[in-house]
Amino acid sequence: ATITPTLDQLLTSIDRRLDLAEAVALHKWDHQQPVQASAREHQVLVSARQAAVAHHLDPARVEAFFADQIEANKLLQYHLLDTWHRARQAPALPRRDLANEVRPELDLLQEQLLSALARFDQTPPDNCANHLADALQHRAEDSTRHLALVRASAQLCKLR
Ligand SMILES: C=C(O[C@@H]1C=C(C(=O)O)C=C[C@H]1O)C(=O)O
Repeated sequence: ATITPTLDQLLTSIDRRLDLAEAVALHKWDHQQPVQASAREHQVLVSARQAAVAHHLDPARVEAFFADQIEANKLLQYHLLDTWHRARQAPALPRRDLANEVRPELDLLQEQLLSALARFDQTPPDNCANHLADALQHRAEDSTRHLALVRASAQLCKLR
């Protein structure tokens, strides 16, 4: 399949956001917090919508895109927590505080994601769904990450 640089850059940013799901899940494991944090999700979506205009993007497009990023992130968190419950322990990784470290890092990725989404939307590939499926297969390190990437990119090819 041909390489689509704008799609690849967008998937790199999507991957970076998904990479943070493990630190989030570890914090929630340690502090017995639920995966679902609805107030925070609302903040993420409001912030993304507000930033849409500066990127010449439709706020509804941006909200739908970030809702998919959130769903994919939760999917990974639920999967990790299930794995750790089965093992009766979480991995001995350095812990990062959710509110003070990980969420600010998630917030920083917003700009990168919006820039990449704007570039992608300017020149969407023909046969977008086919290109996307090939790119996802190429990129995913394992079946879990593949599933999360599929969820995160669910509406990418749904261009107006
Ligand atoms: C990442 C988190 O977990 C969930 C996913 C969110 C996200 O992807 O932005 C936001 C809130 C939570 O429902 C979090 O709590 O910060």
